[in-house]
Amino acid sequence: MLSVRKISKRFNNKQVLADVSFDVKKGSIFALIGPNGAGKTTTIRCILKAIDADSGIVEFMGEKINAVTKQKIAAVSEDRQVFRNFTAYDYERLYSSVYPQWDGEVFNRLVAKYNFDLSQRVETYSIGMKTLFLVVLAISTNAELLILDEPTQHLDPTVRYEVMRLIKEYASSGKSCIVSSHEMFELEEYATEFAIINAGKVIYTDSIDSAKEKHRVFRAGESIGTGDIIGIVGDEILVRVSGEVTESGRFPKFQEIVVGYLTGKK
Ligand SMILES: Nc1ncnc2c1ncn2[C@@H]1O[C@H](COP(=O)(O)OP(=O)(O)OP(=O)(O)O)[C@@H](O)[C@H]1O
Repeated sequence: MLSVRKISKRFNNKQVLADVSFDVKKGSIFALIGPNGAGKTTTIRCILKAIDADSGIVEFMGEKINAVTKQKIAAVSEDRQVFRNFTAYDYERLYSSVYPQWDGEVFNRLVAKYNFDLSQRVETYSIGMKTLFLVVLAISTNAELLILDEPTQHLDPTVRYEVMRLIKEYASSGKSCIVSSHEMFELEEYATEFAIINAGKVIYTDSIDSAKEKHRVFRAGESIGTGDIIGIVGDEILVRVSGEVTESGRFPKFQEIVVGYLTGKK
């Protein structure tokens, strides 16, 4: 569905992305995970062509991103910027005219469910309601791909839960979603695939299930057999097993895989 191949970007001579590559499959919820400043937002901006990568290729449904393919992608930016003075109703009119696949029924159902006041200016919504509204707008576009940059940041648990539920529901209908986030516990709940980005590089990408199969956590002093030491997780070590699957060690949790890669060799 989306193929990102060797995207690189420099800002003021600083290499911010270096050969970033990953694939997002149809129906998957793909998590872009990494610490502050890792390059997640820059990657998203390159995919959306909000900025031009210095090199590399992004293909969406077999084509380069252009005005037509962009109508099949909906995004919510990290800063949740909205037009000043635009009411929720103005947004509905804007999105329904820009996105040919706009689904008014879904929009109306979700507006009723969350009790949005369509006559209110969206900038005056609370951060939680604003985020939920922007996610509802994105979902109502019926786009093939949703890109959500830190969608649950600053949200209380109830709104977080609703945003996660909407994302899961969306992907279950065969659409795809890219979510950038630091929230590893949350991601384990709903993401299916992921890429860990650190200092502008993808250091590991896989499906969550396959990553768990390929790794084990060992206590200090335990024999790790054949395998590569990836990094330290608390008092234990994350190992990528190779050859025959070892009987020792335990299966890692998703967050242990992420922490292991982020603390390990770069
Ligand atoms: N327009 C710009 N000009 C100069 N540097 C930039 C610009 N945009 C991003 N950067 C730098 O690129 C690096 C990656 O930033 P980016 O916002 O992509 O990271 P991130 O992983 O999304 O971080 P966070 O989790 O904090 O949002 C940072 O060092 C940032 O300062």
